[in-house]
Amino acid sequence: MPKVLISDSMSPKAAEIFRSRGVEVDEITGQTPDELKAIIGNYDGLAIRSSTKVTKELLAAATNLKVIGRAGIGVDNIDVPAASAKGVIVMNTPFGNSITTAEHAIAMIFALARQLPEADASTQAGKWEKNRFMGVELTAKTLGLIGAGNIGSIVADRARGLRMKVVAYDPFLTAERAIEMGVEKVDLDTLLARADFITLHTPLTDATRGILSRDALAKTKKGVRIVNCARGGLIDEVALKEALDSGQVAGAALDVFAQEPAKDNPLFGTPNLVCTPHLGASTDEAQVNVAIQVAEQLSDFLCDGGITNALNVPSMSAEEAPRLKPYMALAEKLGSLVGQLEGSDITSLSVEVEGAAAELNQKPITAAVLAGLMRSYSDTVNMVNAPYLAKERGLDVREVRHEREGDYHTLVRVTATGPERRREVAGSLFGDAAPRLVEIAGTRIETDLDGDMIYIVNEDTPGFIGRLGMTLGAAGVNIGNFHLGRRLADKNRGGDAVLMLSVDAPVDGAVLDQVCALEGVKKVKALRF
Ligand SMILES: NC(=O)C1=CN([C@@H]2O[C@H](COP(=O)(O)OP(=O)(O)OC[C@H]3O[C@@H](n4cnc5c(N)ncnc54)[C@H](O)[C@@H]3O)[C@@H](O)[C@H]2O)C=CC1
Ligand SMILES: O=C(O)C(=O)COP(=O)(O)O
Repeated sequence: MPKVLISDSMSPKAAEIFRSRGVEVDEITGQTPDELKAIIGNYDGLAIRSSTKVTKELLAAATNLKVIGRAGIGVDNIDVPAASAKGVIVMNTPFGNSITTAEHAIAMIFALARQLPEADASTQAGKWEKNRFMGVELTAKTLGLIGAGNIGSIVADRARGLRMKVVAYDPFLTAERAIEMGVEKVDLDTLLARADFITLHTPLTDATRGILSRDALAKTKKGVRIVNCARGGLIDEVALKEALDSGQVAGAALDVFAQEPAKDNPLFGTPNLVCTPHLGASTDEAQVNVAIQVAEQLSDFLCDGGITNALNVPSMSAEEAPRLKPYMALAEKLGSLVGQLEGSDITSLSVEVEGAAAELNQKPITAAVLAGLMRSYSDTVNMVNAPYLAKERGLDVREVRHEREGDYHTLVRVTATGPERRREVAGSLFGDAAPRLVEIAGTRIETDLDGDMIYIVNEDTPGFIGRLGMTLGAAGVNIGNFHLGRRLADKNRGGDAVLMLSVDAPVDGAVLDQVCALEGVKKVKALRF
């Protein structure tokens, strides 16, 4: 039974779903990094929010971990490259809390416009300072949206409902999408110069870190109000404090901070500052949404192999997974065969799918070929880290899809090219389920790739099979299955033949040398699947 750890506070719905899907679940929150490191090795899955930091060190201790599910959107608390390198899938729930977070941003805009927190504190202190709290109207003001993705576009929609004009800076926003959203696409400097309110909705990346830098703040319209419900690192906090003190920025509302939990932030105590403790996603509705989604996604993967909303591996729905599963087994065996025959001496790889296979999502098939290929020289590779490791090694990977059927109703062909040689193998599924090799070294052959095998290329001359049988028999090697084919180019007469033998146990090097010494043998290789 797969085992999942929930290490951040999460709606009880998550644990309910895990249990109903047959996944064992522990909920242990508030642990130190060392405490978490001590137990993480027991789990196949980890469900988190933003508090748990999934570092390289934690991943090193996560010896059984296969999947991390982020019940929320931002994954900047997860070392995704390290997870990928380790073959751990990272998933998030990209839509479950977006409305809630957008509403928090709108609430922050109102809080700034009418100084609600300060007015509340003053009123409850019995001061009745009616003249102190003069606000600004939102109607006809310009809202500058930095980041126009899921949350940004909801904020834009709500702001337009409030009759604000919305200008957006997002390098990935197309002109068509901007029109659809009813926003004006502008560059960052134009946004800074024109916005009465600025709201941030980008992920924290190297490109967005410090996007509201000292320089950027200096370019804003005097009296601008700034809202950040995205990530703390997007604003230079020291520069923001100075801008608030000087009046360049009339108010700032922050839900997120460079250092969290934020207990001692340089901004605290500054007038016209509204702060919330990373509450953007904290509504009953959003927390139920993300808990259900993360538990279903992790269960789908751990129980059925379905992959949804993964950031480091191609997605594969729980419905697709059963159809893809035998193809992935075939792909992995073909990759393994090529890897065992050619070693790491491969510079480019092409994965072709033909017939029924061409109707499927090809990415997982390619990832499985890569995993099989690299497993012949790395123990820790799987279909998550294989594409990543292939890229790191500079392996050029090509995917080709042929919709027409060839001789087989479904076919996966793998061609690996190295500096000296080209290796092509193809496989099909018998009965849509059983992986079979159907072509190797230009030779039609039909065999399972299973257990211990010997691959032999020899000159096709009379008496060879007898001599081979004698040699193996004398060495006590029992042949389970024997598959023989002749090169397609030499179909009718002598030339090269290919033999694939299944044997009951691994064959030692001395026996392989004897086979190699037989007359006419050109290549011998022990294989294991
Ligand atoms: N305060 C909270 O509790 C919550 C915070 N968030 C934060 O909000 C962020 C945004 O979430 P979504 O809208 O769902 O993400 P999204 O991926 O749908 O949208 C992000 C947008 O940022 C844009 N972008 C990327 N690089 C940019 C750059 N250099 N300059 C300008 N725009 C850039 C992208 O093109 C994309 O349109 C998340 O990454 C997360 O950090 C999300 C949920 C809750
Ligand atoms: O979804 C996100 O990106 C958030 O920032 C929400 O964080 P949380 O799950 O509330 O700790």
